[in-house]
Amino acid sequence: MSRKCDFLVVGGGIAGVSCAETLAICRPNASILLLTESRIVKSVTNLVPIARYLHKFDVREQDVSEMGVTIDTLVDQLDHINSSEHWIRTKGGLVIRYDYLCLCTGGAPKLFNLRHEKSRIIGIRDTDSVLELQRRLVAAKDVLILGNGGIASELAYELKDVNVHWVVKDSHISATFVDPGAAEFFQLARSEVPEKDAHPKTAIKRMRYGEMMPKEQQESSHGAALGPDWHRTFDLSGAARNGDKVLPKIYYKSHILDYQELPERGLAIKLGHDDGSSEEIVCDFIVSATGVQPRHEYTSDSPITLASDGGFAVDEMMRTNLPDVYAAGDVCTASWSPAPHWFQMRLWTQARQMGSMAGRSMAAKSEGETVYQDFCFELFGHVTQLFGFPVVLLGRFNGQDLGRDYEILVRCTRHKEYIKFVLQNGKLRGAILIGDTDLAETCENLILNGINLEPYGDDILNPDIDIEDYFD
Ligand SMILES: Cc1cc2nc3c(=O)[nH]c(=O)nc-3n(C[C@H](O)[C@H](O)[C@H](O)COP(=O)(O)OP(=O)(O)OC[C@H]3O[C@@H](n4cnc5c(N)ncnc54)[C@H](O)[C@@H]3O)c2cc1C
Ligand SMILES: NC(=O)C1=CN([C@@H]2O[C@H](COP(=O)(O)OP(=O)(O)OC[C@H]3O[C@@H](n4cnc5c(N)ncnc54)[C@H](OP(=O)(O)O)[C@@H]3O)[C@@H](O)[C@H]2O)C=CC1
Repeated sequence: MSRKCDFLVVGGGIAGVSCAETLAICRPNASILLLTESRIVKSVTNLVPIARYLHKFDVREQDVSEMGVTIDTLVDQLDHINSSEHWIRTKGGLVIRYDYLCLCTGGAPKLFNLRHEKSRIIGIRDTDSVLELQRRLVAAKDVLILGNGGIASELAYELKDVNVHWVVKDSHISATFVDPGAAEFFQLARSEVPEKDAHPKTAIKRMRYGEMMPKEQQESSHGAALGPDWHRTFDLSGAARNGDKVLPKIYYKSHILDYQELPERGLAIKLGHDDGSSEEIVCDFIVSATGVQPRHEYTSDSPITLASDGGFAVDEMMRTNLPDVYAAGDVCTASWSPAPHWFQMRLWTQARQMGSMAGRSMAAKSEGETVYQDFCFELFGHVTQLFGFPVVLLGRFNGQDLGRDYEILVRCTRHKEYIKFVLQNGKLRGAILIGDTDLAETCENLILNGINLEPYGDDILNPDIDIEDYFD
């Protein structure tokens, strides 16, 4: 059995749906087929600009049948690609001929394990994995979270009625997103209840590179899924019935040395600490929030070039090395020389941008036109929530790849805001904005225009000076 389409998009996550929707706009009379293994597809809703290039949005899960008339859909799994003859075969045995193909098959949790029994280690990726987490929490009293990124930070904040043991390699929490100062801000906000009508002091501090990162931290670089608010739709309570919220016990600069099954009780876990000491804890199970790896469980007639992280290498037009085969989202790896203020992070934000770029690129190619890379790839921008605070990350917000010759300027008001500017040769290279700072658009402009801020000194973050007026 076979069928033909002009554009075939594989994957019903944000990247695939954004790609298909962009194609439907650019080529309304073309035949567009979205092939996805799961009936649930994800699309972007309530897209709200919060600066010139920065958006906040919600993600809607819907049944594939609700995708609208301009996009055909098929629930099946991609099994094999014949790129030279332009057809694919699904696991269900269907052959689909295409003119242009975009692979948006996402990622899978990169699970920690010591080649032991894995039954008590879970990863979080999609709704099924959260339901599995929920199921295990019902009878759990102690959970170990391994990892120090987005998922670990969200779980450490959301899990309740269970003792959370949070094991991180770093010397501060949420290291993939924030620096030690912001981590401290989050922890104070969680451990202290601000006194009624308190007026916490605002502090401004400038530090050179060496002052702000603990020595051992300096070298390490950081770098159909769920996404914002995934944890709000599920009851993530354990069986400990602690009543009030117990803060996670955090094990800094630590790692799992070994673990073994305890009949009836779970796991005896041996933790190693960077200072050479070790300790043992007992937990019901481990959540391995240890990153994501590109997912492509299908074959092709010619090899698709992979980047070092296992993602499909794509150029700035989202093309792979195979003719008329594109890729977008977590499954791909940006392999063009990036703009100075942009780098890849596997986020919804970038899955949407890449999916839309691939759609525009395929549509243009099909009509012999030329398009240029979207401006969003000029500047890294991400809007999220961490520990109950709105967070905006811009440019090289943690000094990524800036070597050592940069300094930071921080303005902090407890329980209210934490603003960090990353400055190199007097120019703004990145920013972390926690709280309702209204500085996102100003920071975008400062980063992109490369204005020399030295003449303004620390006044640039003086709360009594509205810097938006300075630079409007
Ligand atoms: C728990 C969690 C929380 C997150 N929170 C945030 C957040 O707050 N903000 C943020 O920006 N990002 C967040 N992310 C990251 C974000 O979810 C991903 O970066 C983004 O969803 C990737 O989108 P994608 O379309 O590339 O991949 P996916 O969403 O993984 O979609 C891939 C799709 O391809 C389908 N598929 C796979 N293989 C095949 C095949 N062989 N045949 C057919 N179909 C196939 C899958 O079923 C799925 O529908 C989170 C991720 C996780 C796991
Ligand atoms: N609010 C948001 O924007 C959210 C975004 N996400 C995104 O979803 C994806 C998946 O999230 P997540 O799994 O948290 O991935 P992240 O990349 O955010 O974090 C992975 C963490 O695990 C650490 N790690 C990796 N391997 C090990 C190991 N063997 N032992 C101990 N620690 C390890 C990493 O350290 P190191 O970096 O040093 O390797 C890092 O701290 C990411 O792209 C993330 O950005 C997820 C949740 C929320």
